[in-house]
Amino acid sequence: MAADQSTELEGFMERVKARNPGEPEFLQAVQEVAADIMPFVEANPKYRDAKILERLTEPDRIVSFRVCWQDDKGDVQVNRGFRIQANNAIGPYKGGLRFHPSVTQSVLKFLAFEQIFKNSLTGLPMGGGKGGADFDPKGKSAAEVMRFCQSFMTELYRHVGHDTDVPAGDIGVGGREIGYMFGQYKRITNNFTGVLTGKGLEYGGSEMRPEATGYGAVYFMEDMLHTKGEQIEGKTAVISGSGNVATHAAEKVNHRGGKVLTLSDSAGFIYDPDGIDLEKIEWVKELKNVRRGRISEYAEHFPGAEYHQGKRPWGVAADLALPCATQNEIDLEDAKTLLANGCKAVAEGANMPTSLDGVHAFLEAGVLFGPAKAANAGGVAMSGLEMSQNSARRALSSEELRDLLRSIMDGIHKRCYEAGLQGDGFCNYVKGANIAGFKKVGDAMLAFGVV
Ligand SMILES: NC(=O)C1=CN([C@@H]2O[C@H](COP(=O)(O)OP(=O)(O)OC[C@H]3O[C@@H](n4cnc5c(N)ncnc54)[C@H](OP(=O)(O)O)[C@@H]3O)[C@@H](O)[C@H]2O)C=CC1
Ligand SMILES: O=C(O)CCC(=O)C(=O)O
Repeated sequence: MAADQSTELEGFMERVKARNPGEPEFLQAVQEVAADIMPFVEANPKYRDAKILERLTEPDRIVSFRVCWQDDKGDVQVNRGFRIQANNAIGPYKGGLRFHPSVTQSVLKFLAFEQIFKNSLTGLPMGGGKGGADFDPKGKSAAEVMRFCQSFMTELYRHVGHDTDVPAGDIGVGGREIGYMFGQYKRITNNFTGVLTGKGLEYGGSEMRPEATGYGAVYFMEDMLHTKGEQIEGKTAVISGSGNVATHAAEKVNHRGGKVLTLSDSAGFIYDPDGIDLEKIEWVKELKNVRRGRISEYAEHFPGAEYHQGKRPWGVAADLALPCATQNEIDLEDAKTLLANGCKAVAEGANMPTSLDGVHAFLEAGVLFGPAKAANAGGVAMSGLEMSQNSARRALSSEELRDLLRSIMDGIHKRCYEAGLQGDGFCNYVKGANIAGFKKVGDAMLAFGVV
């Protein structure tokens, strides 16, 4: 970046910092996007003059609300709920709900900001939003989770709608929680519409939605490898997380003939040198979705596997890395370790799992690096297809949806590749995703004038 562009970026970030104090995750996400977009905006003054980037860093609306509920002992509990409606230039706000004790306004603002560009990249008409609460579903009974979800929706329902804002799942929000929230929405409004995605198949959900994010991340990884004449078959992979995204990414790596060595949760990781095959993945899904247990139990159940308490899996040598747990789970040291151990490609299943300096280390090393807003867009793309199926009152088959997911991921890869390819032949997918995602939203905003 030229010196005057770097000063421009610093000035821009100073203004964003001053307006968003104490929001490190949001600032990190903006910094990553702005570094790529500022030179593009300077070269295309119509975006600069209309202050498109500045406008994108200011959400359309932030809704924050109290969520009261009673636990099984009858004690009153109070949580804080949010919905960040970041931008609806190209379609209704769209993005998940996260229930986790680490949820803050900053975390949800970063996720909603990223969602604008991700949703644009899918090619589907969806704006960006995100929401959630600092509620911890871990250790809660199903009845407590239901009461929380009902209370949460009792406020959220007035801010969402199938043409306004369509939430879905994220960390701590899966099929069970979506069911409780959809039931409450329907009860309050007496409307049966596609107001949420990730629903059960019996009441308007889409085949392939549970699989879509993890499968999509592996498709993106595969597309990146193909540009180098390589494939997943015969390669080893380290994966973090053991939830929706991680287990389906692990499944697809197996389908492609790769060997998955690790999975993790917030307490530690397991390393299975024999490989985590499809049967073992089914066991993990049952552990996490039904028994709601800890990944440490894997090492007790499968001989030969090791459990590493309090550690992340990035020290295990592998060809491929798929971070699928949470933000900032790969720092600079982890990135250096992965590189030193010969990692060839990284596809981010989680949102912003790599710190800024970690991203720079991967790019400088010239490895294939698929950023979250491109690599994990399969989930929201399938949600977009769930919205269309709901509007049309029809259901597509899993085969049709699998083909659509594959072609959407190929389209995302192509857009990022074309915008990110450098003169030296290296593709900077981070830059490619930022520019391709920005352009469509920016052009729509220009069409609306100053609003
Ligand atoms: N679900 C989807 O369709 C999409 C999800 N994503 C992103 O993928 C990531 C995972 O989401 P998803 O699989 O749906 O969520 P789940 O709740 O199904 O699983 C989350 C996994 O990450 C682990 N985890 C959560 N917080 C931490 C932490 N602070 N440190 C280490 N591990 C942690 C959890 O462990 P534990 O059980 O101990 O909490 C669990 O194994 C998130 O970044 C999410 O935003 C992105 C696009 C779509
Ligand atoms: O399917 C959706 O709307 C949610 C997807 C999401 O939250 C994400 O892409 O991070």
